[in-house]
Amino acid sequence: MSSKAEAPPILDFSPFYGGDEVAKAALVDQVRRCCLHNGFFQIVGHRVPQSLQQDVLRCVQSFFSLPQEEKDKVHKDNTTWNRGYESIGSQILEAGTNPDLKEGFYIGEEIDKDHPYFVQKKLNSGPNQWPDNFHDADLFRETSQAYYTEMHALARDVLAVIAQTLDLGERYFDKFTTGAVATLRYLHYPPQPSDSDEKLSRGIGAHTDFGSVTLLMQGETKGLQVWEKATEEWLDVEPVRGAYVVNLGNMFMRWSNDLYRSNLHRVINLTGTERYSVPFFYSGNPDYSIECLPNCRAEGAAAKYAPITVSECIGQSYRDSYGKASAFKKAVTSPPAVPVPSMTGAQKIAV
Ligand SMILES: O=C(O)CCC(=O)C(=O)O
Ligand SMILES: [Fe+2]
Repeated sequence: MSSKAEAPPILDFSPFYGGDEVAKAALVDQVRRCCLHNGFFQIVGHRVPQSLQQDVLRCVQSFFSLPQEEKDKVHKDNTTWNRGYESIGSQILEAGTNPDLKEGFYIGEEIDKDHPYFVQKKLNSGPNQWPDNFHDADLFRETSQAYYTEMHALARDVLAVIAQTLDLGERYFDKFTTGAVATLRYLHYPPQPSDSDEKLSRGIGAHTDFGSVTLLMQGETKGLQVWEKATEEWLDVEPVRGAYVVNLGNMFMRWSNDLYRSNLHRVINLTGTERYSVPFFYSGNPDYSIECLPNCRAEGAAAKYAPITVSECIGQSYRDSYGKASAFKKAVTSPPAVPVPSMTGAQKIAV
């Protein structure tokens, strides 16, 4: 038997929706093992229609093919709540590398400016920006919104299984998921030049995600890698049509008192073709207090971390990662005065 580490296993999620208790328990066991190992697994057999997934991927491609000036009209810098387009090089996720070679588009709950979350400046909450000068504009908005709603449902189902891995009831996370904030992100990674510096060029630098769970749909082009600590190697996560790569974020790791893992991953696109992917970051109710979950510490032991709200926990991580890229840009565009920042501490910063 080969000792080579394996990429995150592909689990059949359908028992969650069925009545076979043995199959359900087996799914819970598999998920528990993955959460303890590196917090990564893949699922098929969920309820998101493949036709909707394919429609989304088509929308993503047509959006990124728009002329730069059209994308810039919906730039996320027009908002302070992280909605809209982000240009290539806006983020640095790995210490000491160049800004990430990806462009993105952020979508969230469709809320107006009189919504309490916007008025109270809750985590990434406010109206979306939609491109309008675009023959597919209506289709883009409607498909994105339908998919966003589906992803909320899937995230709740995944959390229901994760609750059971900790011997908690299926509905344990209901308060956390009520009024939850989440972000859908469309990503485009142009092919990296084959002579690009291996040490400096990343589609997305090695990072861990910020929130509770991430549900990632990959297009057809490979490039995602997950760090395997035990063997110190990067494992390729080949795209599987229809599947989601699920991973826990830093907030969940903290919530579980570090019992469950939020693991490093990155993207390097050396395929020579465009890569598209669609992560969905599930943050949770912004006011919910993250305090050590039951069954995550030895009896009598103190929790490692103080309580923190979802909003505080995730908001800070966003500010850090975007702040680093703008510091980098200032440094490289005004060479004599400012040295290139060392980025110390960026390694574990996430999305
Ligand atoms: O594009 C991918 O496959 C991964 C994206 C990712 O890790 C992120 O956006 O946090
Ligand atoms: Fe990520």
